[in-house]
Amino acid sequence: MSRPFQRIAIVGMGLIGGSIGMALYQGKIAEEVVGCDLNVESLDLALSTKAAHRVEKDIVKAVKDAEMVILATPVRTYPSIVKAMKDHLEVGAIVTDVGSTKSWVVKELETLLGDDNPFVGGHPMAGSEKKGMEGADRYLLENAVYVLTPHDRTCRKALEKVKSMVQALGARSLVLSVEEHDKMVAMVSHLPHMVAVALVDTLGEVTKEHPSVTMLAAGGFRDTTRIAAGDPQMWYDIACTNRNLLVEKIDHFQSLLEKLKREILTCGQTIQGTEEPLKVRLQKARDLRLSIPGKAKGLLPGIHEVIVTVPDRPGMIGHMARLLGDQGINIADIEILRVREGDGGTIRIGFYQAHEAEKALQVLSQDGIIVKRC
Ligand SMILES: NC(=O)C1=CN([C@@H]2O[C@H](COP(=O)(O)OP(=O)(O)OC[C@H]3O[C@@H](n4cnc5c(N)ncnc54)[C@H](O)[C@@H]3O)[C@@H](O)[C@H]2O)C=CC1
Ligand SMILES: O=C(O)C(=O)Cc1ccc(O)cc1
Repeated sequence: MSRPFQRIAIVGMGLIGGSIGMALYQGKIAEEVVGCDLNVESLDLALSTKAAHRVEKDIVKAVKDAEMVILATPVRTYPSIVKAMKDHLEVGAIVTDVGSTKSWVVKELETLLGDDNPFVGGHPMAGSEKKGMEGADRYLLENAVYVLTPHDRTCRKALEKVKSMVQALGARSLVLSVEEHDKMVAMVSHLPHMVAVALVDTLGEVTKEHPSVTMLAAGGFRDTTRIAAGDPQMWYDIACTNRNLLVEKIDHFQSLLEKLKREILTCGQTIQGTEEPLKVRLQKARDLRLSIPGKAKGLLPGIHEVIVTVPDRPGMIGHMARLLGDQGINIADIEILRVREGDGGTIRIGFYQAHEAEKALQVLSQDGIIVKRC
């Protein structure tokens, strides 16, 4: 059967480019995926993990006869890449990207690409702090929100083609203006990253006085700072290309932190008949945080979960999967939370439907497995 795409070239076979390549190749979406990267080891890994049918270090060879080129390098590298490839693109070949910022990218690339090659800005809202082809995962973008940022002059045919690629990846496209996109990601992605960086920085300074403080850094510190381990070049490029909106959000955050500081300073000083401001704020934050869907990627509805305590017996996970499969219950997601060698561990199993989670609870507990809804 013929595949929806003939040849797609991906420039930057890293975490995101590699993951897209795997999904396009292994999901039989493109006849040929051509991977391009400056790093030869990434190209070798792309071949051996079926993220690309063919690899090229030379961008001109990589984009030859491609119907679509996906840019997946740090955003500030895009202009030089586009300059190097633009005279070698097929007329009508679509250029798209996965970059984390959009106003700067769309403006720069549309100026560089002529009318022969439509550009559609994109940004998959999934990823991790990992870097490179080593972290790539065929299912990384599955169910993720994938933002596309066309405008009035964007070629409709090109937009539809990119939408169909996003759908084939198992992601959900969401059309936003570049401004809406950059404002929202400044809040939900770029500000949290910089706050995580500042927290880690603070820890670094305190370490000078208390060298063993990192030993006390438990779940809370780890959860709130995981993203600070992200690639510095990528985040430098993001900060530079979304500077004003990010600074706006940092100001907003600072003013709330100031308020919080004042409320902490006056805590315990109750005014009769009113609830203490600090208590109100802590409660409001808890309620809002709990209302954000658990493991769902991006803006999708929440996944319904159960937590299972698994004894350390060979084949236990396979056994549970079989029990659920026999009842027609579809596992959406599975995650090992803790493992204790020789004792057991806990795993989280996610389902798309609440009734599937309820049924799983029943089926597993009837088999003597310790399981609870969460
Ligand atoms: N890391 C994440 O979670 C997410 C990243 N993004 C965006 O995706 C893009 C790629 O990020 P990652 O995949 O995380 O980075 P990465 O560091 O894993 O991969 C980037 C790859 O591009 C290659 N590269 C750099 N300059 C190049 C050039 N001039 N020509 C050819 N190859 C070049 C690097 O060797 C590397 O293999 C960035 O624009 C980022 O903003 C978007 C969503 C999530
Ligand atoms: O690691 C995480 O949780 C992320 O949120 C990763 C990420 C990084 C950059 C993006 O533009 C989008 C997603």
